[in-house]
Order: sequence, then structure tokens, then C-alpha cells
Amino acid sequence: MEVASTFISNSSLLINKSISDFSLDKLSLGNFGFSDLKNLNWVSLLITSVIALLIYDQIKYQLNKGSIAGPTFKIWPIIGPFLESFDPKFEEYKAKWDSGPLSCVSIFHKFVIIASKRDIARKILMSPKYVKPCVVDVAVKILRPTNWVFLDGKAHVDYRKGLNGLFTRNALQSYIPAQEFVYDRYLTKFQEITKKNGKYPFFHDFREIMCAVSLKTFCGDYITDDQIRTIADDYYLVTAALELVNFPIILPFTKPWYGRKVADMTMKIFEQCAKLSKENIRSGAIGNCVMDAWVEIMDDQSNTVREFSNREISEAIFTFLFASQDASSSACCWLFQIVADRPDVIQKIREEQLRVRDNDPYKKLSFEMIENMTYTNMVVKETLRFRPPVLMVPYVVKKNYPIDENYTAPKGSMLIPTLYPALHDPEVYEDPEEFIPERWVEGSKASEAKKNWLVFGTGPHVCLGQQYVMMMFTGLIGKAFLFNDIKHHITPLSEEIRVFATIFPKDDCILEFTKRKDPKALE
Ligand code: HEM
Repeated sequence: MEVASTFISNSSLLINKSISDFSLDKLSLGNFGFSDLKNLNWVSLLITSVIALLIYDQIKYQLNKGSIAGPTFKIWPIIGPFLESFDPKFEEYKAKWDSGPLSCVSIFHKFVIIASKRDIARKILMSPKYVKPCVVDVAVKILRPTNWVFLDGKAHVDYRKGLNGLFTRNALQSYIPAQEFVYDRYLTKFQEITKKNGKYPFFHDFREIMCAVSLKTFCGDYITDDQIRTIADDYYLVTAALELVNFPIILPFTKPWYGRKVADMTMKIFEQCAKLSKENIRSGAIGNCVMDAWVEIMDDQSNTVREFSNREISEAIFTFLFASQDASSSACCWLFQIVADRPDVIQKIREEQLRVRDNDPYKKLSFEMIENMTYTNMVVKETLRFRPPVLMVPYVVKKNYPIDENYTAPKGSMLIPTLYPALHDPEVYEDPEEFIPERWVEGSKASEAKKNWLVFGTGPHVCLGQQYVMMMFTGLIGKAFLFNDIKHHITPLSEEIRVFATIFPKDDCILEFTKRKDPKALE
């Protein structure tokens, strides 16, 4: 407060000084006329307005900040740490979380509150009365205003109920053959990449396999290989268009413009797939993808799910792709890198993979098989704890929100519960900076600490795809290490975290995939 008041008094001195300097200069010219007076008024008005704005900006910041942690005053007036947000650094986020249970920054007119403690983060995620997910302005234009993700309160809960059926046990097991088809195809491709290039950064290829798995799971055989390739190639333009810092109007040839083009093209393909799925299922076919499951649920007389148009289905499926793509690509990079670095983990995975296949490596994947991959599942779980793809989930405050007895978040501010600190809490996870899959054995402290498991959020917006994610990665990583020797080329940047929507190893995950001659061997 002291610094702010110094700033204010210095500013008013500055107003007086600039006016008097200006007047003296003009007067000394000896030909001071009416037009000069008009200029003088404009210039002084401008200077006064700018200074008043600066003072308002600082006072507003102080009032919003109250007693929580954060810079004493806005070091960069108006813009705040706007420039830093172009290149977010994991270490800077961590310093912010460590600075207090609630901390803040202000960027332009946006006041941002970061909640780092587990219980406060949970409380926020479970307070739909006060908060709703924060979407960048441009998201409404890209995902279309009619999209279900923009629903709030009861309308959101009701809509979600209709989607739950897409991720039940029955539905999930019908997706496995399509997923295995993509795993096999891409694992072969990864071997070919290695044959051609030797060691190679797999970051982009992991994004591509994740996109292909999603598209095949969502659209089955209704989507063509060419369409999958086009979407997988261009999808990164959607991520780039939806950066937190972006221009709200879509101007031609800007990132949002390219992003919307890709989104429109993708939703058009999905709409066509929905049409084909309805025709196919209604002619008696058995479903094997998310769209089929949706049609089956709509047609099931025993439940009350209404008919959804092809366009609605296409918009919702696009949100699945959108919600999944970055987080899954992040998890995929870390999973391959972390496991490849640990021969003991690889050996245990291989033992288990052979056991669940009755020692026949070529047995087709099934849901029961994946359910029995207890160790491989713990490896996936520990990877998600150790390197949680989503660090924070931005929400917006709908009305003044008393977060605790000392602090009320003002209406309109951005409130960001963080997930990372709860997942690295030393009280629950002994040696939290160590990768220890065994910490997840049934009945252990970690497995009982349900409140700390925030990888997928919690509350009314908790991730819809969480069971799907666990199933998909357990199946994928098991197969990948059963059939491949995967060598990770460690660099000084391998363990450094790059933030690009989610988190990635800074060296883009340099690996080599070599087909194993004998997948029955354990070494
Ligand atoms: C490793 C992969 C993934 C991670 C770490 C992840 C994490 C998250 C998180 C943290 C949220 C926000 C939860 C909240 O606000 O409380 C979320 C929401 C969501 N996720 Fe995921 N997710 C992943 C993959 C997926 C996949 C594969 C799908 C779809 C098949 C999906 C669908 C969704 C949807 C639809 C929402 C929004 C739900 C709503 O607003 O009601 N996610 N996810």
C-alpha cells in the first residue's frame, strides 16, 4: 500500500509539473494563441487521463488483492506480466504456488487469483454457484456458441448426463479393437522412423498417434485415413488459436482464423460421420465407436436421452478431441520417456503383459485383459501424478466469492485452482519427486488419498474421459514395450518442463523404436 501511495503522489506531482513546463515553454515563445490553448487543453487532458488511468489501475489492483500474496504493486502498469504470459515458465508457476495458498497477478483489466492448496482448489472446483470454467473469448467463435461446453449450472449437468453413457464399461470395451488397430499401425511407423533417422524427437508423432486414436475411437470406420491424416496434421492450429492470450476478433490470416478453419473442417467431417453412424446402427449394425454408442443410447427405449442432431453430435465430439488432444499428447510423451529410462519397470510391464495374454503376445487386446494389467496401470497412474498434463484449470468468478474467512474473490476475476501441488504433496506421496509406481498398490496411503488425485479435476466439470484415458494408455504402453525396445536419448533438457497448453519434456522426447525379435523374452 505504501508503494502505491508513493506512486500516486508522484503521479500528481507529474501532472502539475508537465502542465507548468508546457505553459512556460509556450509563453517564452511570445506568440501564444487560441489554437495553442486548444492544444494545451488536449495535451493536458490526455496526460491527465493517462495518469488517472494508471492510478485507477494500481488502486483497483490493491483493492482486489487484499491480503493475498502477489506483487506489492503492478510493476508494469496496465499490462502487468502480459509479456511473460507469451512464454510461460514452469519454474515461475511453481514459485507462484509456493508464494501462498492464494496469490494473484493482474494483466490488463483481468485480475487473476491462483489457488495452490489442495482443499482450496477442490472447494473452487466444487462451487458451481460461484464459478464456471473460463474460456478465452475466441473459443466461443471456434467451438461455436451453441456448443454444450458453454452451458452452465443445471443445463450443463443435464447435458452431461446424456454423455455419461459414452464412457461406461460396455461402451469402452467396444472401442478397443479400433484403438488396437491404431496402436499397431503407429508402432510400426515409429520403427520405420527409427530405421530411417536413428534417434529422433517423437513429440509431433506422439501428438499424431493421440489424435488418430481419438478420431478412430470417436468416429470408427466412418472417418477415412486421409481425413485422420488431415486433422492430425492441422489440429495444432486449434491449440495455437486458443492460447490464453489472444486477440478476441478473428482477423484473416491470424492464429484464430486458421484455428477456426481447421475446427470448421473437422466438425464438417464429424457431421458426416454422425450421419453415417445413424444410418449404420439403425440398419442393425453393432456399434464400435463413440458415435455408434451415442446412437444406441438415443434409440434405447429404456432411457430418456433425446435425439441429437448430426451437428450437435459433431460439436460435442469436437470438444472431446479438444479436451483430449493436448493432455493426452503430454501424457504420452512422459509415459514413453519415463518408462524407457527404467529397465526394472520395463521388465515388470513385460512380465505382466505376457501373463494377461496367457503367454501369447499376439492375443488381441480385451477389456478384461486391460483390467488385469495392475502393474502397467500403476505405471500410467504414477506418470499422471508425477507429470500431470493439466497444471491448472482456469475458472471465472460469477459473483463475489468468499473463498475463506479472509478473502473474497471479486466478481469477474479469473480464479485458477492448481492441480500440481496436491499431486506432489509430501504428506501423501513420500518422495514426491521420485517415480514410484508401487506407491499405488491397493490400500496404500497414496491410493487412499482420493482428495489429492486431482489429475482429472473434480466437481461438475470433472474429466468425462478419465476411465477412457486410463484404459487407453494402459493398453498402449503395454503393447509398445512388449513389442519394442525403446531407447531414450537423455539430454540435459529431458527432465526440464516446457509449458505449451500442457507440459512436455523440453527436448521433445528423443527416442529410438526397434522391433523386438522375441516378444516373449523378458529382457
Ligand atoms: C491425460 C489425459 C487427460 C487429462 C489429464 C484430462 C484432464 C481434464 C481436466 C483437468 C479437466 C477439467 C476438470 C475440471 O474442471 O474439474 C477435464 C475436462 C474434460 N475432459 Fe479431460 N483430460 C484428459 C483426456 C480427456 C479425454 C480423452 C476426453 C474425451 C474422450 C476428455 C474429455 C473431457 C471433457 C469433455 C471435459 C469437460 C467436462 C465438463 O466441462 O463437463 N478428457 N479433463
